[in-house]
Amino acid sequence: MSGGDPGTEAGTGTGAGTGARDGGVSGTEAGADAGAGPDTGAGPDTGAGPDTGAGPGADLGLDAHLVVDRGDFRLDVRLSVAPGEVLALLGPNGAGKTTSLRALAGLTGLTQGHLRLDGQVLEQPERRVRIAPERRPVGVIFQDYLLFPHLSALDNVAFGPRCHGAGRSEARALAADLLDRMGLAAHAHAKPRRLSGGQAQRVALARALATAPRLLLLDEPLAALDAGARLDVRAELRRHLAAFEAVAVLVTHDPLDAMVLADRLVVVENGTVVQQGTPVEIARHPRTDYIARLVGLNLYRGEAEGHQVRVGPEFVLTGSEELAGPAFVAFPPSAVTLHRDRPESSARNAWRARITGMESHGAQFRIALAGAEDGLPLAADLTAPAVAELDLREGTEVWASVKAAQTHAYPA
Ligand SMILES: Nc1ncnc2c1ncn2[C@@H]1O[C@H](COP(=O)(O)OP(=O)(O)OP(=O)(O)O)[C@@H](O)[C@H]1O
Repeated sequence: MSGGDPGTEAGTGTGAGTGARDGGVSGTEAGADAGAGPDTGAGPDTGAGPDTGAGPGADLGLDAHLVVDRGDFRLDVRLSVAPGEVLALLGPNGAGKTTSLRALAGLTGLTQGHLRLDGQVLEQPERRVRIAPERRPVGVIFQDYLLFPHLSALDNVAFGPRCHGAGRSEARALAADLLDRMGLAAHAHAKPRRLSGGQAQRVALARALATAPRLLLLDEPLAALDAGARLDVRAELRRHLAAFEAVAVLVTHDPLDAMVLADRLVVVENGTVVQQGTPVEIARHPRTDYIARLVGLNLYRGEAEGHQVRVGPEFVLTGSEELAGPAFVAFPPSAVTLHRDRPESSARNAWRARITGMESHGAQFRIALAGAEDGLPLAADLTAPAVAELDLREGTEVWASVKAAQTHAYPA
């Protein structure tokens, strides 16, 4: 996601200027559009469904159908998130993650669809409902935190409650308590420039939580940290998010952040949801090339008949599962063996391939291969001694093989 917008300093929920374009609208209107479920976001919003009459308290959590037109790009994403759940929006550059987050925060208006939180409609263009960002119960943590540089950590955190009408000492007491819980009591009077990246992130989290938001939005929460700090901060952020009882949505293009921090992933490509599920489900059953690469699997799509899946006109992979109809077959690069001569074993799928790239990772090599003739492109992981023994280099023609038992087939 591409950085915070300085014009939106401190985000919503803190009461700071959000550059809201529209005036506030009464938030008492409850939801129409009852049809929004956790589906894959395709298709038009049916819009004028029966009013569910839900008020705050009923219909808890986030229910959104975000349709946003930006030039040639259209975002069309449905999200349904329960209180206490942490959802990660994951996707490649330009997929629409930032646009989704800005739409949830109210910083980018919806073209169509709706946004409902705990039964309250925050936005629904069809009904001309649009609550101003600063009046939404939403806290945002921007990628670069956007702390006020001239205020201490304490005053940064106290700012939101002050804007929501708390007295000075009440706001500061609340801020001190939050900073204490974040392990930052000793830094309460430090200015942001004297904080480490991890400390600044905790201040930003405390600031976002200070107004008791019902929706917490995190934009690439670990992107500003160096690799050394990321590990600790990731684990710590996970603890804080696990303790948060309302809805949390984070956007990231880092699969590790998404898998560690979130209960559920929604993968967005080209403005639509291509897959969603728990990290384990997604890692086991990727449904697009982007996701397969993320989770480090070779993935092919074909037509299954029994143990065989036809993945090319002349190419059949034998797997361990029996299936019929459209299917995916996946296997990890570590399951691939490379040979100079055709392997003998019939328990193996084998085909000819040519090495197109080699990268070393510690004692391992990740080798990219293009299929020769009708063979499949693939990635293989080999140890350095194996690479030396086979005398592998870019352009080398080899046989690639994978045991049937190490492939995994599932319905497409
Ligand atoms: N202000 C704008 N006007 C027109 N198109 C825009 C605008 N902002 C973004 N877009 C387009 O919207 C699409 C989605 O962008 P978005 O920033 O939401 O993607 P992203 O998933 O957050 O990507 P990244 O990880 O690179 O930040 C892109 O095709 C982008 O070019």
